[in-house]
Amino acid sequence: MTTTTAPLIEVDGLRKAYAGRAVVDEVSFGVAEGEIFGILGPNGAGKTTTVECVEGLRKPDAGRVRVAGLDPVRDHARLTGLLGAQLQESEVQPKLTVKEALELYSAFYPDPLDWRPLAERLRLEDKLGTRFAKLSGGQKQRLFIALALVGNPRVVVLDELTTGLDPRARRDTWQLIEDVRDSGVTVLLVTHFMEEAQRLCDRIAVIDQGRIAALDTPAGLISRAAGATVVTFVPSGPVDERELAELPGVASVEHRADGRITLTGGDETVDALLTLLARHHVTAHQLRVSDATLDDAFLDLTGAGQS
Ligand SMILES: Nc1ncnc2c1ncn2[C@@H]1O[C@H](COP(=O)(O)OP(=O)(O)OP(=O)(O)O)[C@@H](O)[C@H]1O
Repeated sequence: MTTTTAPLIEVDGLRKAYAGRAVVDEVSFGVAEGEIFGILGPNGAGKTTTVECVEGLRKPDAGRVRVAGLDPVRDHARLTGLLGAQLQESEVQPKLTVKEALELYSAFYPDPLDWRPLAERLRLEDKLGTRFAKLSGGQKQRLFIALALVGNPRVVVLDELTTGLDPRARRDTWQLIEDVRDSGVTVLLVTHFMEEAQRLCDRIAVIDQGRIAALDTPAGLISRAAGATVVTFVPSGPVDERELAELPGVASVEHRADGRITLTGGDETVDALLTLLARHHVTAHQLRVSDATLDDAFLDLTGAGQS
């Protein structure tokens, strides 16, 4: 017998407009249970609006959103018991201490985690008696992550997970999120950090101007970048630029004043280049071959690099 499991988060034809301007337009995606699903996009693309519709904080103008079969607006009270969300600064009382905040938020949930190991994991154990208002930006951010997880949620929505964290805290947080996912939690993650998206996300929706520009695995997105392979070298003798441009898969050829040539192309370009050079008895000095990154794919897909 085959069973098809419905995605834990379903977003279908989501539309949200402010003052008649659609900021989220026909957005559809599904997130499987246990998946880390990323939402990437330039500033103002509609990422936060999308996840706020998933959290039930905003009411869609059109489309259907379900989280574990619940309508986030209509069934908001039931959803709160199974969804953890990263709070905004304004949502925590400035006078609450870290310990009080953790205890308070644990009490909202039917089956919370023990907050002490979580506080240790997020290096907050020395700050338990400190009031929220006195925490540094990074400490506040770590508390928000702890508060999102303390309810032992089935789904966690993280918007700007590691913004403001130093590199060590960022890496620790990534490990924590991977462990959370490994325990079966589904993660919806809004991020601006390509390294974070590449490391954590199973799949990524790239949103641009309210619409999904691409939805794929990180590797799938990278392979769509124009010129997925970049080759640079300094030829030992003259090379005909036209011949380079005609090599299989070549997207661009750049000849710099210092003699260095940069080709962007595909996997097949490198072999063809070496064969061509050998035929002309030219050696490629300082040869470097590198893959395109998620940054390249992001800029291609969103036009965010264009002014
Ligand atoms: N309450 C609101 N009223 C009017 N316009 C809004 C409101 N909230 C958001 N917007 C507008 O909707 C658009 C999408 O905003 P949103 O916060 O969803 O983008 P984002 O992709 O999360 O951006 P960022 O990366 O900058 O956080 C923006 O142009 C924003 O100005």
